[in-house]
Amino acid sequence: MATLELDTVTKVYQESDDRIVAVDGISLSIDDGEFLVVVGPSGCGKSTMLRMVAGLESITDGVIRLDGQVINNVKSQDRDIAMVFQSYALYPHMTVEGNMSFGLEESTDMPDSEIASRVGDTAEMLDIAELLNRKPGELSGGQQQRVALGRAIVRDPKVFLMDEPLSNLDAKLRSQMRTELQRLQEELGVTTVYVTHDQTEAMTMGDRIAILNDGELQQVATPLEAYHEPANLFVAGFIGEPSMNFFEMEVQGDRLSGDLFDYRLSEEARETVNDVTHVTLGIRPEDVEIVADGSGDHDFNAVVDVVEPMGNENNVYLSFEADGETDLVATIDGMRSLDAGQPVVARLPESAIHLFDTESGTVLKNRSLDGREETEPRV
Ligand SMILES: Nc1ncnc2c1ncn2[C@@H]1O[C@H](COP(=O)(O)OP(=O)(O)OP(=O)(O)O)[C@@H](O)[C@H]1O
Repeated sequence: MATLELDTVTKVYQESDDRIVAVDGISLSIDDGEFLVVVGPSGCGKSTMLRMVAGLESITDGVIRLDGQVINNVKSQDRDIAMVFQSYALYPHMTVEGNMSFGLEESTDMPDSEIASRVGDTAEMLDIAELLNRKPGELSGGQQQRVALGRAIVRDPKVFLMDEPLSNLDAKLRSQMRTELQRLQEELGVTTVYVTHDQTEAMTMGDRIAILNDGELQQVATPLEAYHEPANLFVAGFIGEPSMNFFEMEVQGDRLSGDLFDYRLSEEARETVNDVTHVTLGIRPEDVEIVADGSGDHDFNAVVDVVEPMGNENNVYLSFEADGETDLVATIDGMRSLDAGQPVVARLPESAIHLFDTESGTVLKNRSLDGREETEPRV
């Protein structure tokens, strides 16, 4: 049983005259047994946050609690937290067995027989039992990764912290290990915080995801919520591939006026905008409809620039001004054929658009869900 709580946790690095706020007042609760993925662009503070939880980095401000107990000043080795790094950090001169048992031998008075049995069971679980006498240099990257995981698992910790543990593996192995890690985590039921910069990994692995930017927490939500109901412009643009289309518009009564098109709002949508003067209209590529003709309030003439076949689907790059500069990306059924240069009508249904306050980035209106919870996010 372990819950982990971060309460307005801040980390400031002072580099001579430079004050770097790496983590800026993050508050977050991770439930017992939960798999939380922390995601965000490079340098947003993910590793620093994890290292503070692990006790490898001091906390400038705020409180971290494990099962309700403040652990700010508890030494790393006494926190009952195991960390798995991207670099694996295995001891090259020790065998796999030595690497897996070392931590237990050093920090507990567990009898050797118990250690050996734990290592044996964990090795079985990870399918590395035949490798116990090898040294890390004699293992593939994937096998080394399993040993690093094994070393964390044998400790039977309250919490696993994982910092981009799969990023050194090739794409195929990475996707295989993702599934395996999820299965293991579920089986073991250990509270896990997993850091990655890869939004696909976040969307496919986490019970919930915490999205960070510039040291600040942007949103904590299930992957589907983050995709369909982003809290702000940053989350909307970060999650999803191809990413959401954005248009900056000026509010003029019930009309949004933009460089490329004007968009008329219903009374209901207009109310969400309230007294904001500049909004950003967002629409996911799969929500853009391409129709042969149409002249409704939300239909716009466009020309196909490029069609990118993706298998089941095609990404269609469209230009409103026929100047070859892509203004809008649409994802359509892969069986449907469209040609470069073809004039079409792009329909942006009001139920599917998101509106954000351009200045603050905060969401004003998300797409209506009407069954969208069931659809697979494109990531
Ligand atoms: N020891 C340090 N001294 C000074 N600044 C640091 C130190 N460690 C990290 N930083 C800065 O703090 C910020 C957050 O870094 P951090 O490594 O936590 O980001 P990250 O999200 O994990 O990035 P990445 O995905 O690239 O690993 C960055 O601006 C980084 O330059």
